Amino acid sequence: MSQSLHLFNHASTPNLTFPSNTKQCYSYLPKPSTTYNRRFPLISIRASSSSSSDLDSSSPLLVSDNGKGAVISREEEYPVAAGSIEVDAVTETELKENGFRSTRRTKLVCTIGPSTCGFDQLESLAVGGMNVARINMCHGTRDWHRQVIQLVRRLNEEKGYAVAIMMDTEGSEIHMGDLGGSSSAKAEDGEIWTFSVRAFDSTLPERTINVNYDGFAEDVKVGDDLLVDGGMVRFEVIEKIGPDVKCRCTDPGLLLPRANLTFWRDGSLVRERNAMLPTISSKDWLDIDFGIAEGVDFIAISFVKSAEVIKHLKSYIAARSRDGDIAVIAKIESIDSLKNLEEIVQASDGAMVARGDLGAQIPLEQVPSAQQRIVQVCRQLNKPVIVASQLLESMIEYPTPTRAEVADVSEAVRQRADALMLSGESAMGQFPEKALAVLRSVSLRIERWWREEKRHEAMELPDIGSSFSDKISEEICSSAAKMANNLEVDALFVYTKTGHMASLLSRCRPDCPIFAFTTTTSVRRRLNLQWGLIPFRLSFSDDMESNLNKTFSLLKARNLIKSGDLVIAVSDMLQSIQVMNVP
Ligand SMILES: Nc1ncnc2c1ncn2[C@@H]1O[C@H](COP(=O)(O)OP(=O)(O)OP(=O)(O)O)[C@@H](O)[C@H]1O
Ligand SMILES: CC(=O)C(=O)O
Repeated sequence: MSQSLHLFNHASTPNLTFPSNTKQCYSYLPKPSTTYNRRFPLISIRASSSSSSDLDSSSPLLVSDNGKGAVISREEEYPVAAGSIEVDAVTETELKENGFRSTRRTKLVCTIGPSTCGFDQLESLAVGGMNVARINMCHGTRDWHRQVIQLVRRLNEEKGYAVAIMMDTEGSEIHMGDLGGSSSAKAEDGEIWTFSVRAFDSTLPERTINVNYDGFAEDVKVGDDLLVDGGMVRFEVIEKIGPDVKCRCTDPGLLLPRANLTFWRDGSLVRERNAMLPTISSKDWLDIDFGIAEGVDFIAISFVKSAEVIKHLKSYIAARSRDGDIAVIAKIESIDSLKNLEEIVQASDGAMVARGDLGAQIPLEQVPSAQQRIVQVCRQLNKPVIVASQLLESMIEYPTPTRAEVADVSEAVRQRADALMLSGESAMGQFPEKALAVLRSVSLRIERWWREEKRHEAMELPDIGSSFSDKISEEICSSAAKMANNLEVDALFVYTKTGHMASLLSRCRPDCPIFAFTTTTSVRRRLNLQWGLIPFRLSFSDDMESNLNKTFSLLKARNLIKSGDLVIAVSDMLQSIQVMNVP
């Protein structure tokens, strides 16, 4: 026999009868409000018992339906065998290695490129903690990207991972072309380079660079500064000859294929031309069709200027994708996106602090405060946020990061961003797995420090739900998270078909991990981007008692939890909070 405590919302369980062993019953209102008093009259705590004989520890541990099951409905893509549970293989390893209380909360995104596009390399990243694989449509062909997507799928199916796929669009930025087959070129101080809109054959004349934008030579002026890749290399425009622009290198560095170009005049970014380009170019639309056809989990949109483009894209996806559930991530990387930040984030399913291009559009010293603001706005509006670019830039070439890079990663973790992203470090660096290991160990260390110091933020989280039912969900999740911290419970459990209740719990950034149970593969993969969520796929019913028993039994059988662990459970079917010890 085991004791458990339950919190019930009587409004949603009107026929509740109290068993004879009820110990306490008192009113619990998450937030005093006349509306709640009227419509949410009483939540009570009772003690009850459940017999361990209900548990079936002999249930099968893992179904290997491998996506081969029939499509049943939007809710249930593939049937999950009754009495089975699916957890991401890397999560399971981490849960067992660290104990689930100390498992990593910050999610990790890796850009896939030539260094990591093979099956074994992808598997090494998955073993190392990659939650999301990003493909950047700026580089490579669609066939190349399709192959990567297929390999990630194979990895998930054959090895039990749940790596999600994010497709990043190129956007209408001005950028260099390929370097005539070379993977990079070094520009030295004082050298003269030609930037040209002329089409060359595969071989480029020495020190010549293609530019993708026809109006380039007309728009730049002699004396302008030309910044490559947000200032990693800098040139001064010295002469214009027809379609060719001659430039002197003033800050030497490595030129990488298709690096972006911005030009500055009198200390300010020249942005009129970029402002006129459409956010989603005709190539991007073809790439988006490709992403929809391939069933990617996230589409990240570059150089978003307003919420309208996100809304338009979301309805485009809804009309075309099989189940309309590709999440749209807004990349915040321009002055306009900062200006319209709240409405862009509100319209999106998440955001990326794209510091590479952002740092080319605003003065570098403003990037840290912009990052902090974006992370905060996303948290308030309950959208996952990724901090991206140059986190461990030196690890493209070296096996250990600089101390400053470690401090930068720590700061993003301390800000409690949902996810950190590797770019060149994993796409074309020499040490992708080591870079991922640094993100993992720094995240774990800073998160632990935060918990040990008991630094619960005083961040005021505004009401975001528009319907009464959404507001109830918010109150339940914030109360559950607060109780979890106060009672120092071992884990929060959430049963959620859409993932919404799980993200509301994640938004509160509780001390304990959140085990999120959902019925669909696609929701489980998407939850992989959100802070603190450990997503499982499980078939469950509206009967919470039986859901809990089944879950406890399955998790115990896999040694993921043990008898006596204290958990709080919430569900989006019953809108209840339950506190109990694992029987
Ligand atoms: N699919 C790919 N094929 C070849 N090289 C790639 C690929 N993806 C990334 N890279 C290399 O890794 C570098 C960093 O990748 P990343 O995706 O951050 O690109 P980026 O050019 O900085 O563009 P963005 O501003 O969109 O992030 C690129 O500059 C490129 O050299
Ligand atoms: C990731 C990206 O696009 C940037 O940092 O600019």
